[in-house]
Amino acid sequence: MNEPILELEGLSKVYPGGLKALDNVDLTIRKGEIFALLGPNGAGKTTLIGAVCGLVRPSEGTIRAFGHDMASDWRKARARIGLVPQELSTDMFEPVHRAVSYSRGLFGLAPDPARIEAILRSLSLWDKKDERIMALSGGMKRRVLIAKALAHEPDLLFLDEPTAGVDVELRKGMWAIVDQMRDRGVTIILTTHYIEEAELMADRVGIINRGKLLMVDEKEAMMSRLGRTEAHIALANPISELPQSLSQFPIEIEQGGTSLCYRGGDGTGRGKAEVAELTKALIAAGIDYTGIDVRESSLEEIFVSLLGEEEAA
Ligand SMILES: Nc1ncnc2c1ncn2[C@@H]1O[C@H](COP(=O)(O)OP(=O)(O)OP(=O)(O)O)[C@@H](O)[C@H]1O
Repeated sequence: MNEPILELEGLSKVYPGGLKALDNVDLTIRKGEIFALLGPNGAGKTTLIGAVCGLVRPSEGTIRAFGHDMASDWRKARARIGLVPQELSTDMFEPVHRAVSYSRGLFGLAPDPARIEAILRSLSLWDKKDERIMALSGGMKRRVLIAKALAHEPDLLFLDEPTAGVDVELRKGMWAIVDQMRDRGVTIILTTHYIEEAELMADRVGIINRGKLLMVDEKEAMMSRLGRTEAHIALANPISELPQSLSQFPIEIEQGGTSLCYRGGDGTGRGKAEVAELTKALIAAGIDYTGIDVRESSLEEIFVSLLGEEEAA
């Protein structure tokens, strides 16, 4: 297993006014992984990023990045962390090229025109290098933010909702950029509202709500642990009751006996395998079928049900 490059322990943040935006968060991120932090609006995602990037002062807990304690020794670690914030707040009057080059200097790195050119080209911004940022489209502004974050060659990159409000084309472009960075060995933490994005990109997923990290797991493990399988089996001939030999399966007759519905696999990840066993048992019981439609719950459904459970608790 790769070495940890970011370790949060007991991290809490109470904003003036009393709002607890982070509540005792423990999290370890390892080199090279892509971690998605999923949570609804106001869950604490941006606060967590801000704390690691030195923009938000934690109320309690410790942050170690690349072995440096962020409270006492943040400069060394900060130089290796890139942040793509949700919105562009400065530099609006600057030309693209200068803003991106300046970002490098901010972290004390020597100018490297070839690298800046490569970054701008990879983000299709080279043609726009002399334009003022304010004159660019929303999608291009977002790419400028990425270019700025990449300019100082970070080993750990935060992407705070990289694709919120961007069109499908640009979203795909963004995923391609994340892939390229993954190939270069950059560790990435992204926050997102788009669960499909986490499902597509991340190795591990953390679910955060009201400042609490409710669950962290490998994406696959989370889906099989919390997911469920639903299968609809269209029968060749209607039936009115189930034979005893099928009693161990979580199935029900539906649509006037013309179809069977299987709902199971909760917490076992064995849903699909059980559906396969069911089909054999159907044949053995002399029940013929004409089609099977199997679906597994998405991360989205898992997320909604987890947050629902928390509300009810
Ligand atoms: N500077 C601040 N002062 C007071 N409260 C704040 C401050 N910044 C954030 N908050 C509050 O802290 C909570 C967490 O906010 P945060 O921005 O971290 O959430 P988020 O998960 O990033 O949300 P979003 O997805 O909407 O960006 C929210 O209730 C927010 O209103």
